[in-house]
Amino acid sequence: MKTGIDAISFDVANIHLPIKTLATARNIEPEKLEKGLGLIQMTLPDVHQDPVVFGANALTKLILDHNINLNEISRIYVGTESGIDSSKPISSFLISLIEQKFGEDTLAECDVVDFTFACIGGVDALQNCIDFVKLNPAKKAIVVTTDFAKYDLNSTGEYTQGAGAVAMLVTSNPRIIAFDENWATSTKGVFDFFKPYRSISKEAITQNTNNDLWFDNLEAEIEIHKDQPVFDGQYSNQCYMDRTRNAYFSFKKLKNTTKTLYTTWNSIIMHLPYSFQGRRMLSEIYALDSAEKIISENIEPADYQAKIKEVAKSEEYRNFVTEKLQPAELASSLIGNLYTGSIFMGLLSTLAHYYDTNKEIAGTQFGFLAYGSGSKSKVFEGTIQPEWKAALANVKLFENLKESKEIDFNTYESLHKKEQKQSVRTPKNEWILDRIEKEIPVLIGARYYKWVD
Ligand SMILES: CC(C)(COP(=O)([O-])OP(=O)([O-])OC[C@H]1O[C@@H](n2cnc3c(N)ncnc32)[C@H](O)[C@@H]1OP(=O)([O-])[O-])[C@@H](O)C(=O)NCCC(=O)NCCSC(=O)C[C@@](C)(O)CC(=O)[O-]
Repeated sequence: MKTGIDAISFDVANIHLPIKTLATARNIEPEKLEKGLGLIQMTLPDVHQDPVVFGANALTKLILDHNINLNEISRIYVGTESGIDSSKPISSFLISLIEQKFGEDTLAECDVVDFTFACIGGVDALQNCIDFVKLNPAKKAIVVTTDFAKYDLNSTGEYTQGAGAVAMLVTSNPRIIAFDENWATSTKGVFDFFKPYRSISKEAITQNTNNDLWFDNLEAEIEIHKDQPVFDGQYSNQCYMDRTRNAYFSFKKLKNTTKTLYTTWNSIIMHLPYSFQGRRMLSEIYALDSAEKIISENIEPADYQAKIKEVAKSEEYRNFVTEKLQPAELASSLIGNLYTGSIFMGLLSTLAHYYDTNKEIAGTQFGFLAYGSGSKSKVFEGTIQPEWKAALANVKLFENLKESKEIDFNTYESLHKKEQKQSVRTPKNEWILDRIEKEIPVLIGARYYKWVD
């Protein structure tokens, strides 16, 4: 029996800053961001949006577009690293909103939980749901990935920001993609990117007007949690490369094959913290694998680097990128990093590209290289199913992205600093953040949401 993704939907911020505008303001060469990293624009939440809003909107679209009977849903598992509460998961917010719209107790017997492991939490949720459906073929599960990839102003992460969610229905005999048995994992505990609690003095709080700090108590030293990560960009790239390479070669071992897998894959879907990350990182695997070298082989560091550089610049590799990776990059260039949702937005971008260009891909294999900081990679593969086009008919990814509203630099900074009071876009047919109940001593308390027609 096959198991995989039967339906998919998304919700992104729908307001964006052109990368050129940011480059000019920050005195960065626009060509570096556009041609070097593949960025065109970045999205960020409007005043009424947060990760609960994105997740609830993607989930509501999934339910409405595919007439999902909620009584059939046994699990809603959320991948996120943007939790808004240390105890109450985003999935708990989602069930209350869905029941608000579709009827009380419609999800009363549904199991819900959040998975957090940086960007790979959504893949963990998916793998778990696939195993569940394999054991219970009559049951269905939903995976929601939702995040706001927010970085400090003036940091090297600033131009990779993005916000939004992807929701997927996981069933037996799925219409879009069925996953194969083998999943390879590579893990190592590192500090490449993380969001620690930080201490701040009581005096500093009274001076602080930035609402994105979360205050736990008002004793002398206060523990706060910040949305923006602590990270080391180049080291995080190295960790990404090490983990995905190890998982890729473990995957080959699991499959007991010496074939270059990327040639058997019609498309390659990688975690994309920015559009060109996949193509910049995959050249190493490409070089090692095409030279039929195995990872344990001792290669002189000097030769090794030279070989990778040579491959990355070759026409053969450029053609390979255009054919296998570029379709996944298209949406990323227009949205930015979605953390847990990035790899699934890459899948959606590829499917939508082939849908819009009327190319039949049923029966072809897609390879997945997932990464989450901290760090972990998973490599797996799946086969596109005959009904993928019918399942995708309502998604209209690129049409929707064209509707995004451009903002200017001042609006961007004021949204980032949470100084903006009015929404940039008037919400319609969607969930919004209605109010945050502020209590003393908990400065930021319960969050309330409502549906706007
Ligand atoms: C990703 C970095 C490190 C990039 O860092 P950076 O310093 O902005 O860029 P760079 O120097 O690494 O690369 C610039 C590229 O532009 C090229 N370039 C230069 N000038 C020009 C020009 N004029 N015309 C054309 N091209 C130009 C230049 O040649 C180079 O391309 P290359 O040759 O190396 O392929 C930075 O953006 C960053 O710190 N980002 C935040 C962390 C991050 O995204 N890390 C990625 C790996 S970790 C990950 O993916 C997990 C994550 C982040 O999603 C979190 C999670 O798991 O939750």
